Amino acid sequence: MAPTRLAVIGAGMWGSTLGQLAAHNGHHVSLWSRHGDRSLAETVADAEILLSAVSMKGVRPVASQVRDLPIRPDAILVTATKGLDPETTCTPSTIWQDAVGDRPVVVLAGPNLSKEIQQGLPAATVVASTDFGAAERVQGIFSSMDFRVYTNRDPLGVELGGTLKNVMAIAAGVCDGLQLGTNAKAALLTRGLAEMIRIGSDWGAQVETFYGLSGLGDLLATCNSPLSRNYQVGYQLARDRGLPEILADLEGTAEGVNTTAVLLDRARRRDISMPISYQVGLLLDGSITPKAALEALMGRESKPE
Ligand SMILES: NC(=O)C1=CN([C@@H]2O[C@H](COP(=O)(O)OP(=O)(O)OC[C@H]3O[C@@H](n4cnc5c(N)ncnc54)[C@H](OP(=O)(O)O)[C@@H]3O)[C@@H](O)[C@H]2O)C=CC1
Ligand SMILES: O=C(CO)COP(=O)(O)O
Repeated sequence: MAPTRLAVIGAGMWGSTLGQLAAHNGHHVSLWSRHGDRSLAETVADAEILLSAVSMKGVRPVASQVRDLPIRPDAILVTATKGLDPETTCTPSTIWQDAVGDRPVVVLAGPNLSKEIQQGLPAATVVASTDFGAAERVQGIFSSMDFRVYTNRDPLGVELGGTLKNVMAIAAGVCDGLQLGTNAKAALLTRGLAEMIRIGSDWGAQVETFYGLSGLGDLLATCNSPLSRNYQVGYQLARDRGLPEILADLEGTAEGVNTTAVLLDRARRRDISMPISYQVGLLLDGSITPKAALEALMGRESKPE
């Protein structure tokens, strides 16, 4: 494959890791951070691929800057952020599509704990777009013997899988922090996936996407790894640490903290039952203890599976 020019927007843990994967495959990678020397305009000017890995709070401000910059008419925008916009509850790809007009937008998501990928451990991911040619181009850029990339035609489903599992990862951390055992964890993840599918299908995503790498795959990785920041938030809440203290010590962003409130807002307006996410919301705003959240979930009215 001919070398491609990539602009990676956001030099945090995930942006740097994705930049390294592409550079390792011989592509020309230019990394932009708001603290760096190179301007965003210079970084994106001749890029064939613009890859955004800024955390959710940066997506709207950065996308609105990119909208006003000259970029190639054939550029492809790749979004790797896992979050929801607090203003509109929309996913990052919606904001990016607005900013780049009719250029293709590709969503990249999967079970991808960056520290494992940095160590050269094998991993797989998904690139999804309604423009399948664009997804295949991005697949070619990132694929290697250590990083297996699948294409998918359901960008919303792929994006929601990666985003909603962060809420479940907080719950999974609580489950492990309280030492509730393997049965409880399996029940939590299974019912958590049902919750993700309930709201995801209402949103317009395809149910089967949630059983793939970006849904179930990322749920398993994030809910079982102390490397996950979202899992760490839940685990430490169960160990009686306060949220501000946990977040102050956390390495990087735990998107699930903000996603939970946005998700619950949408679920309320759409009248969708999200019992696990609801308890995570109460825990995060400090109005319930981890043990009380467990009791509330176990004490719900009996119902068919
Ligand atoms: N780390 C991982 O394993 C994975 C992370 N992700 C997702 O990728 C996204 C980024 O995660 P990660 O790299 O770990 O997080 P980090 O906290 O390490 O990095 C966040 C990045 O966002 C940038 N940023 C935040 N706010 C703004 C803003 N207002 N304007 C410009 N840039 C901003 C930061 O810039 P600055 O450095 O200038 O502050 C930084 O580059 C998240 O949505 C996460 O869920 C997805 C898969 C794996
Ligand atoms: O999304 C991730 C792995 O796929 C990273 O998880 P955390 O953001 O919880 O660290």
